[in-house]
Amino acid sequence: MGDAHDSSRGRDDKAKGGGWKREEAGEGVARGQPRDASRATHKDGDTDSPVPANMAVPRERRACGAEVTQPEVRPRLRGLGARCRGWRTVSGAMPRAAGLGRAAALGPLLAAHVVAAIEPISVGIALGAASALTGYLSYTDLYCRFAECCREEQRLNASALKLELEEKLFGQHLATEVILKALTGFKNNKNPKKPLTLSLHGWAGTGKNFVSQIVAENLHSKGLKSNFVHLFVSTLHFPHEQHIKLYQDQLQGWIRGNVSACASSVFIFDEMDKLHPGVIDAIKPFLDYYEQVDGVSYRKAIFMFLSNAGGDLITKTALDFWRAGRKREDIQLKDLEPVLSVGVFNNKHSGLWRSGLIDRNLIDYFIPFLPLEYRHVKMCVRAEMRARGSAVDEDIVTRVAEEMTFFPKGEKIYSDKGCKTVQSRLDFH
Ligand SMILES: Nc1ncnc2c1ncn2[C@@H]1O[C@H](COP(=O)(O)OP(=O)(O)OP(=O)(O)O)[C@@H](O)[C@H]1O
Repeated sequence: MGDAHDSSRGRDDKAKGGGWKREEAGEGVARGQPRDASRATHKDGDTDSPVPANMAVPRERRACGAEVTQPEVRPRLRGLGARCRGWRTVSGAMPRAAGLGRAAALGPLLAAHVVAAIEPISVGIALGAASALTGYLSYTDLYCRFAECCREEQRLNASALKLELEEKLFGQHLATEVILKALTGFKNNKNPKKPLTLSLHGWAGTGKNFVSQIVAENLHSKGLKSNFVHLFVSTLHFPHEQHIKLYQDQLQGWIRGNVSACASSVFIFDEMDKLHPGVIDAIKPFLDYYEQVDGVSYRKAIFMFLSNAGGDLITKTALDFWRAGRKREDIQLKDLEPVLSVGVFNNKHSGLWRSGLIDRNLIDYFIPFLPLEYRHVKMCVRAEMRARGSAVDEDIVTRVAEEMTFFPKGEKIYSDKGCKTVQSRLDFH
């Protein structure tokens, strides 16, 4: 392609903050990293590790007041606090329990609220009493109204996901189709043979993070804020090449712990193209067809890799179609998936360079995100205006879209930042 684009383009924007994902990154993105982002200490006493302090702490060990057995790491303060404080939300959530009789019967719950601060066994008894009195809410139902529960068997609302993708994700017919198919098939299968592994590829600002947010919300209602959804960002969590072994160990411990606590955990790895070769291979055993690994089954977990690697290959194919006068929507998965898997495997800067994950066919789908055109940018501007509660002003829509830069030089078809800077540009109008 005439315009060789740097796959790192757009990363600066990401680091600067703003938007759901950047906000998350600011918090310490691996779910529950303490806000103070304290660093883990290595065995040799080196405190320079950028790995989130909580990463090596399996969740099941982090019950209230539980002792963290690994002295070199600090517990996940936010998660721990949330769990310990869980019952304080009971009175706030009470209006949800309809009916006076029911409210009266839930009296013990209010008592539980008070008792929670004292000791957890009493809370359990109070909850049991409340559920027995109400008669039609099980202990679990009641508990899960007030605390986030891992509902492994919960079915996916495929039509809601379909609607959301079709309404909100612009210009990505392949991603919409494959993600729907993959998730519906996986979640409908009561006995999957391996975890679902999706690898999302494409230019900056084409919607990879946006989609992973939608997927996360459809799997766990709190989405990226859920205790069962975990986001890793390579440059934030695995920056140093000399710590690969440490990252591998911590990643294994982190995933093992979280899947033990919730089998349907979701793990999102952003900036795969910035991940040092070999790091991701540490999780290969978890992605394989094993029934269990050390007593833990990973088969219901979902792994998503997000990467700019392969963006040039996708663009080339899209351009070929365009130049041949063919419709964008005519591009099929088979036109891109094989090219992507080979391209990524041979690309030293893909995070999956010569990776056993590809070698062993452990990635279920390579999902291409097509470069966005002028009309898609306009759609993003309109969506953003609506999200801000403003009326759509077509003059502003055009002005914002025309401020974006397009490539290749001659044809100027594709936005080089996708829809990424739309939000900030709109602020000036
Ligand atoms: N295809 C799209 N449809 C609708 N909105 C989009 C699309 N692509 C991007 N956006 C908008 O632009 C924002 C930035 O996109 P997003 O972070 O998903 O890009 P990305 O592909 O993950 O980029 P990067 O590779 O740089 O991380 C999104 O939050 C969303 O508002």
